[in-house]
Amino acid sequence: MKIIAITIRHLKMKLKQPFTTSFGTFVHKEFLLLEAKDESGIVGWGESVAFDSPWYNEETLKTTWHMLEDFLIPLILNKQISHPDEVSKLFKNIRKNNMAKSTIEGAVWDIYSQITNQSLAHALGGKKDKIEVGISIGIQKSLDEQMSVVEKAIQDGYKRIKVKIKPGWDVEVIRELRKNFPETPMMADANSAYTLQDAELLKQLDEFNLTMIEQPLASDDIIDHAVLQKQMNTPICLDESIHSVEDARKAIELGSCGVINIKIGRVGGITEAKKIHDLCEEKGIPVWCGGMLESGIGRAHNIALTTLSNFVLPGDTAGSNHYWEEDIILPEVITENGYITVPQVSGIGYKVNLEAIDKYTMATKYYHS
Ligand SMILES: O=C(O)CCC(=O)C1=CC=C[C@@H](O)[C@@H]1C(=O)O
Ligand SMILES: [Mg+2]
Repeated sequence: MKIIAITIRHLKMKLKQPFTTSFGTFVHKEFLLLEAKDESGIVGWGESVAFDSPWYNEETLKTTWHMLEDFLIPLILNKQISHPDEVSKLFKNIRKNNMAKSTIEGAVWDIYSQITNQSLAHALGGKKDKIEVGISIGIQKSLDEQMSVVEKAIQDGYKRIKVKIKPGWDVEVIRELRKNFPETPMMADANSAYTLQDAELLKQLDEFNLTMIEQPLASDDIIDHAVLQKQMNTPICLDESIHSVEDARKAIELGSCGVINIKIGRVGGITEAKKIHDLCEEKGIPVWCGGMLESGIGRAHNIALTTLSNFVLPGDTAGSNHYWEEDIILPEVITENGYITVPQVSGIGYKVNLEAIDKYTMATKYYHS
């Protein structure tokens, strides 16, 4: 295949409810969509998961657009590509900027699976026809509200509940949740809000039989996490700290985690995500697919990735109606009793709803050779 044209769109969609983490609150999601066309007219879609502010990591919507326009698009336009694994090779001289890279790579995987007439899940080697779904619940205004939002999610059938914690909103909240929902698989995500000095406090979480605690310490750390993991029974799950299969190898060797959350954008694309998956499988480290409040396009890629065998824990891949009044794919992603049925049609498995996309688009730019 040869990519001959790329369109970038900047979208802004209102979340159904604000999402609060230890680093801030999202009311809207602003993001880039990338539409790539090959020489035979086949179109593939990718979504940039970078936020409009550098809260979660250093990339933003504007830095990803700059990287795409000035570096990555020129490297890919008109290049002969026989397999999407080659995209990361084309980008090898560009350091980091993983979310920008994965935006194009996702579209190439979509085109590749259409050309080879298979679903993206099948093209990746995935075998599941349905996947287990968890939900990530933001910090609420009061303990009562937190309890009722979690209760509703349990009633909706989600297979695991993840709640966000931060200093001042941690042990007592989890204690209360456990008291009310003793059997529910539950985990806490700190988004790097603590340091090793908080070890005594974090160790109190061992009491509550959490499936894991996600990214308690600094976003660039694997050393202190190894120290903390030795003191805690609850498995630590790394999110922000893992950008590549090399990071994963080092973290596993150090004993920094018992679980890894794989996010396609954070690791630079599906090819790298698969490598991390394979390494973790070999080392006996379970993985799950993280979410970045994606629209249906990014979510479709996440669903396909989750069909790989070592995604043994439910991911943050809740259905469209959890996030949006109206998603930009057809049909929307539906979660039923905690499962999503994996689409079998070729490509990402969902039709892109151009009418909806137009409604949310704030800017568009077209690139061709
Ligand atoms: O439902 C989702 O898409 C997952 C939401 C979620 O937990 C996250 C989204 C964005 C940034 C982070 O706060 C975060 C995470 O750390 O996993
Ligand atoms: Mg996280």
